[in-house]
Amino acid sequence: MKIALIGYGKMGKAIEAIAQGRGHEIVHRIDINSSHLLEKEQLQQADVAIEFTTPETAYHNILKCFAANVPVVCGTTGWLEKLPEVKAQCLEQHQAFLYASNFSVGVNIFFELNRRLAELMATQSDYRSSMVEIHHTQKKDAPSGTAITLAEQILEKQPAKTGWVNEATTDPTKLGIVSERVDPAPGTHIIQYDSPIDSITITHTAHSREGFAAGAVTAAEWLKDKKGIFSMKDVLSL
Ligand SMILES: NC(=O)C1=CN([C@@H]2O[C@H](COP(=O)(O)OP(=O)(O)OC[C@H]3O[C@@H](n4cnc5c(N)ncnc54)[C@H](O)[C@@H]3O)[C@@H](O)[C@H]2O)C=CC1
Ligand SMILES: O=C(O)C1=N[C@H](C(=O)O)C[C@H](O)C1
Repeated sequence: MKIALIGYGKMGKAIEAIAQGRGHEIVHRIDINSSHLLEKEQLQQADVAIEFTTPETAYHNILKCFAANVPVVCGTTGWLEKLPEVKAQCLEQHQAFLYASNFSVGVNIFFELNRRLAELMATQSDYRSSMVEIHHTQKKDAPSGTAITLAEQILEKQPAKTGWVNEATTDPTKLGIVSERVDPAPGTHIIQYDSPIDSITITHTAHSREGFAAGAVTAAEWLKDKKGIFSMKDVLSL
C-alpha cells in the first residue's frame, strides 16, 4: 500500500516505522516545510493518507485529501468543532474518512470499559466522577482528544451532568478534567469515581507511541478501498 504521511513529527515518524515494517511504501512525508506535496497530483500517488498534524491544519489537509479522492485516516486532536463539516463534505464528495481521538487497541477497549462503568454509576448518586489526563509538555491541546471522548461517553450515561470543565470542580453538574503536562508521558487517562465509602479508578497508560501508530496503520489498511465515515469501532469490530 502507498501511504502519504501528512505530518512528519513524533507520530508521523512512529507510523513510518510501523508501516515500513509491514511492507508499505511511504510515497510522501509532508510537514510544515513541504506542504506543496498536498497538491492533488502529489496526493493521488498514494492509496491512503494518514494525517497527524496540528489543530490549526488538520481541517484543510483533510479537505485536500477529499479533493484528490484519497481516503484519509486522521488522528489530529483539538479541531473537533469542524468535525461535523468534514463529515458532511465526506458524504457530499463520496470520500472515505476515519477519525479517532486515540488509535491504540488498549484505549479503544478502555472506551468500552468507561462506557459500561458510567452506565453502572448512572444510578449511584453517592459517587462523584472525575478525570485526569497526563501528557508530554509539547502537547498543544487540553484536554486531550481521548479525554474528550471519555467525557462524552460519561456525559451520555449520566444526565445529571450537563458538561465538562478543564479543571477540578466541586460542581456536581460538571465533570472535571484535570490536564497535567509532564515529560516524557506518551498519554495516561485516569477515570475516578469517589464516594465517602470507597473509590473506583480505571487507568490506561501508554508506554510509548507504538500503539497509536500501529492502530493508525491498521486503520489505513482497513480504509483503503472503502467510501464513507468510519471509526476505530468499525476497524476493531467492538
Ligand atoms: N489519535 C491518536 O491516536 C493520537 C493523536 N495524536 C495527535 O496527533 C497530532 C500530532 O502529534 P505529534 O506527531 O506528537 O506532533 P508533532 O508536533 O511531533 O508533529 C506535528 C507535525 O505536523 C507538521 N505540520 C504542521 N503544519 C502542517 C501542515 N500545514 N501540513 C503538513 N504538516 C504540518 C509539523 O511539521 C510536524 O511534523 C496531535 O494533534 C496529537 O494530539 C498524537 C498521538 C496519538
Ligand atoms: O498528543 C499526544 O501525544 C496524544 N494525543 C492524543 C489525544 O489528544 O488524546 C492521543 C494520545 O493520548 C497522545
